[in-house]
Amino acid sequence: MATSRLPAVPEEETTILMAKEELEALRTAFESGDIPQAASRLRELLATTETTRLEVGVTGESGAGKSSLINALRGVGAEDPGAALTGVVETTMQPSPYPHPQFPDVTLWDLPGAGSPGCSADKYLKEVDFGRYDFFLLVSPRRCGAVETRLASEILRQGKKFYFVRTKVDEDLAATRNQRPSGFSEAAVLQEIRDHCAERLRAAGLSDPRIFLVSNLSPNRYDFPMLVTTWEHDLPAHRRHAGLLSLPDISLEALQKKKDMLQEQVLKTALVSGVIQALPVPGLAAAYDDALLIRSLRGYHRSFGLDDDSLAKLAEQVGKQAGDLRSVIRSPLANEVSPETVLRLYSQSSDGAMRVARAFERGIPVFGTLVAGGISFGTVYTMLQGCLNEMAEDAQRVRIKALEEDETQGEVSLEAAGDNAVEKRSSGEGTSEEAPLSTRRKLGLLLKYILDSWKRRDLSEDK
Ligand SMILES: Nc1nc2c(ncn2[C@@H]2O[C@H](COP(=O)(O)OP(=O)(O)OP(=O)(O)O)[C@@H](O)[C@H]2O)c(=O)[nH]1
Repeated sequence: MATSRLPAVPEEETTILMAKEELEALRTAFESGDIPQAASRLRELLATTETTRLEVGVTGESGAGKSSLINALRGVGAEDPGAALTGVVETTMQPSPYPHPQFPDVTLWDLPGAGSPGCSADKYLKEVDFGRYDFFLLVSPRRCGAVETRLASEILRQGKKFYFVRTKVDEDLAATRNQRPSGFSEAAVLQEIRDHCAERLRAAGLSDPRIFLVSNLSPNRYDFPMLVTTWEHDLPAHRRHAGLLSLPDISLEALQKKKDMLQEQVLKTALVSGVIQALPVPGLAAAYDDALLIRSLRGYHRSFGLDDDSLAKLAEQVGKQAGDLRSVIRSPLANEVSPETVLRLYSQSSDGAMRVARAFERGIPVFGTLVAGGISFGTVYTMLQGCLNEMAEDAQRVRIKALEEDETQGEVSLEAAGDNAVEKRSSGEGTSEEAPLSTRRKLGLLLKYILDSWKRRDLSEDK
């Protein structure tokens, strides 16, 4: 095994990527020369970020739009497999968990409707085991009434937080426009709703209520994007980590944040690799780091939606072939994350290319081979960092590719297969703001939003 020096981590980088306490704990472990302790501390850190659970209770009256909100937050349509059941009659009878399809440690709990006749508030709170959730989305479709204020008080009593999500604002706007067409102002109606909710929540004891006015049918409009970013911003660091992974990439900012967060993981993984090399335990490096590297890379892959399942789903939603989307992927690792690909990548870039390649032919485990070739913390860091950058760029290309057809063929391509005759074409007749949208149309709008963000960013970078 190659002798390894303790990894030299640039001060500036660690300060940005790791919490101060984490950094201090690591420093102490390194400086004391207690390598096994440092290794165990690092493994702990890695495990924390990988397994942090986030249990989010989505509560409110029956029919409030809880299931629809969960679907929108997960980026799935009501008819997609695994979607929360939605409907005009009561559909949720038991708390139903909806783990994110790629990050099962984040769970959105669809709770039964509160305030049903014959079910007192106390009985409801007990039945749904209200105390077990970390955070709440309190959903209300009309006004903030007695049920909502009761639930808000209970959450506050538990010292927890919630966001008040006022759903179906599309219906309010449509109704007001019909009733008062001449003096109709969307902004004024939304402000009226917001003020009313704030007043009721303050009366319930909440000094600074966080209120989001949304339509679950238009997740790129009203306060929906802000709900996503505010949630991510407010959660404590480890919760934020889990929460962020679960959110759909509805903007460039979200993609960038995901990349930043994974960068933190890159540093930790590289540190663990570096420390493990220093441990005088034969075989440990090969056994542990093979799995660690491959798992990390597969994690990035899934996070950016580059795995086969995600590509197939996106392709289906935009009416394209998965192969078309895959064709814009350039990173060799984005197509296949296997020990062989990792090793091939290394053998192309490292000094000991021949030695590594020969070891590969003899079937020696990847990391053991690399250690034998004298790789350093820096090599692992640079390699993972490079892969991460490439995958983020691939994710961007895939999304642009998915949208391209929309731009060249017009919105018809998205709407032609749409399932809702109420949708309006983009012929100038209305903007389909308030019309119910098909899954394809929603996705089209979402993709357009992403592309616009990228274009804006490119323009500002060109300046
Ligand atoms: N226009 C409009 N309709 C919505 C919105 N959110 C939900 N709906 C519709 O409202 C109905 C009830 O929505 P659900 O999501 O099933 O409501 P829920 O709170 O989960 O209901 P239960 O599970 O029965 O407690 C469905 O027909 C949805 O399509 C919205 O923001 N705007």
